[in-house]
Amino acid sequence: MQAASDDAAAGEDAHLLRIRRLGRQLFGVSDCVIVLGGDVMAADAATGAFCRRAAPSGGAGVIPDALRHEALAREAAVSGAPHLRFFASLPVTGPDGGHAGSICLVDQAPRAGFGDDARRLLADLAALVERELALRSMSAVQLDLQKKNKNLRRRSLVDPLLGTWNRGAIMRILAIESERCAKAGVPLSLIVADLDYFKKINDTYGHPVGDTVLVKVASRLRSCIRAQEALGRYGGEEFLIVLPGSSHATALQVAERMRAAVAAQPEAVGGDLLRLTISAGVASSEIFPDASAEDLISRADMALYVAKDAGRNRVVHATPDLS
Ligand SMILES: Nc1nc2c(ncn2[C@@H]2O[C@H](COP(=O)(O)OP(=O)(O)OP(=O)(O)O)[C@@H](O)[C@H]2O)c(=O)[nH]1
Repeated sequence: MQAASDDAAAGEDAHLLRIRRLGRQLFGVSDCVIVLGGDVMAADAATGAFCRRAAPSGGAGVIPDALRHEALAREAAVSGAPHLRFFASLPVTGPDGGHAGSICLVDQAPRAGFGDDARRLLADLAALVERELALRSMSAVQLDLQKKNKNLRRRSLVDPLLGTWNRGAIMRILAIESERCAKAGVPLSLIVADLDYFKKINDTYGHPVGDTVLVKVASRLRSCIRAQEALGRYGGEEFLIVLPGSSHATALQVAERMRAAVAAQPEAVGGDLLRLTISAGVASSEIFPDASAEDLISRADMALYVAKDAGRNRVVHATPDLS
């Protein structure tokens, strides 16, 4: 149980605090207490404990004088400070229709009764608390939905095997970065990289081992780029790397770094040590200032085929005379 004083109400909900203040003023009582599950919002701990015990879970409860009540007269808040005498409460219903708690009025002076008008007024206050609970649960539902949406969105953008951007996402990134770089007057370069002789690996070791190889290659490629650059799976064993703001020369260096990173050490796969290599094609808006993003991919693709033709494990950059 948690009881909070008004002074230490920093953690208390501002809306509920306002309802309590309203209750005190409307009824001229020493405190208006809100009990919600394990939380008690009261001026002091003794008052909070008293309200928790005195409030019935269903229907209204009115105790004109707690000192004359057999059980409640022994309560600490009655026999000692703050010497409560009067008590009235109404249940609060939660957004799910179940009992959520209660709103209580306490005072140090006994009262003869609690008429219909007073009950209606207290019911209005209880309705305000219920509305607050409904709003809270709505925002909890919204937060939950947002989280699920985010997860769904992530899943729709990321390749489930490699954890890189999938084809749709990397193409969107390319379109956005291409526009941004054109506006900023900086170059955009890209690399298309493809694993060499991958079919042979699949045929020799099986598809699951092929998958493992792809994961390892993706991780080596990722280690070569910076945060503002993007790595996506463009096809089966083909990757597209988008380098916003990078010059043609820088893109060539990155591609060469990637090639070297994959070829550097053989990978232990299926009981064998496999030498993996990639071939890569590089294209830059610096060389093709009027090319669209798709044109740049075609240029890089062309360069990639030249690299494959020339024996693989190499980087070729696209130039206007390359065909
Ligand atoms: N294990 C695995 N294999 C894949 C995946 N996607 C594509 N492949 C395989 O990748 C292989 C690509 O074969 P090819 O296009 O001939 O390319 P390659 O054997 O690497 O030859 P080069 O690119 O010319 O060096 C095919 O056997 C595809 O089935 C995947 O997600 N997992």
